[in-house]
Amino acid sequence: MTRKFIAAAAQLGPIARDEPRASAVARMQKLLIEAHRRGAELVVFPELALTTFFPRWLIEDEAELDSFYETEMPNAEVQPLFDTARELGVGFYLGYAEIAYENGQKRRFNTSIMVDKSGQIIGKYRKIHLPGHPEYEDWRPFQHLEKRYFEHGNLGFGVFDGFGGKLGMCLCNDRRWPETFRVLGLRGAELVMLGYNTPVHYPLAPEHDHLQDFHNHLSMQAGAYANGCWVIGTAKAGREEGCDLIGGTCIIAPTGEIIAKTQGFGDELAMAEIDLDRCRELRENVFNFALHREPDDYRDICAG
Ligand SMILES: CSCC[C@@H](NC(N)=O)C(=O)O
Repeated sequence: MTRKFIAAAAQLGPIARDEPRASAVARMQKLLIEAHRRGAELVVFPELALTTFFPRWLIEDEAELDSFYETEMPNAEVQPLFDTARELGVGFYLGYAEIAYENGQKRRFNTSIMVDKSGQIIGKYRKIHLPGHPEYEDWRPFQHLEKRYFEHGNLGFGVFDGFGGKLGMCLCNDRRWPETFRVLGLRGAELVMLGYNTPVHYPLAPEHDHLQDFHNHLSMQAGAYANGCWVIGTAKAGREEGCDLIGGTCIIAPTGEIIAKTQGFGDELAMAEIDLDRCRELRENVFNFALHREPDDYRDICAG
């Protein structure tokens, strides 16, 4: 059985603070329709794809903060994206801010879902590596309050059956941590999908600003290669509310090679054929985990 399909990384340009969900959803529908026209069966959208990257502001009013989150998925505003995808037979990955009520508690997560070609949600992930800081810091040109607005994800690094293979998810900062890809790799992931919102300016080490694109690709290419899996990384890009976000949306083969990449900072597709069987080129050779891993010597990385 062939395990090949065409996938699209659907980069979004900036989303304004006051941009309604309907507008973001319409932009994603347009990208999805174009991706389908070009043969795609799977489309990967960014992290927090329905709204602006709101952790850049301190928002003290709870109702205003809640307005950036989804309490149901799909909900009435996102349903058109699900409908279009189901009608066209295209699956997708979507990042969004989630409010969940668990054990009588209101909880906030930075979440992604995987939707199959029939419109069913087949996987959910809640971001584990939350960057930034919990309190307002007035020296910063913009805030990065993910540690205030989201709880540590409580679903682990799940790997789900879909599209003829095993698929994993993560979100943005997770890609910088080799452990993310290794855990997904150990669980058999053949394709890892992720969305990101990465400012060009890193206030804690501005001397690294010129390296943001390099570090983005370095992390994802290393994750793909060392685990013999495909990686699709999709940006929310461009100047969003005065904050420049990197682009560099790409599709990476298990060899670590970038085989498709966006050129600009707006709504744009990067597309490639994914052959899941190519994972064997690595996983049956240099990264045959059963033959060559030495976990007894890795114990320190699991110590708290
Ligand atoms: C080092 S913090 C940089 C910003 C971070 N962004 C997100 N959204 O996780 C990222 O890792 O791209």
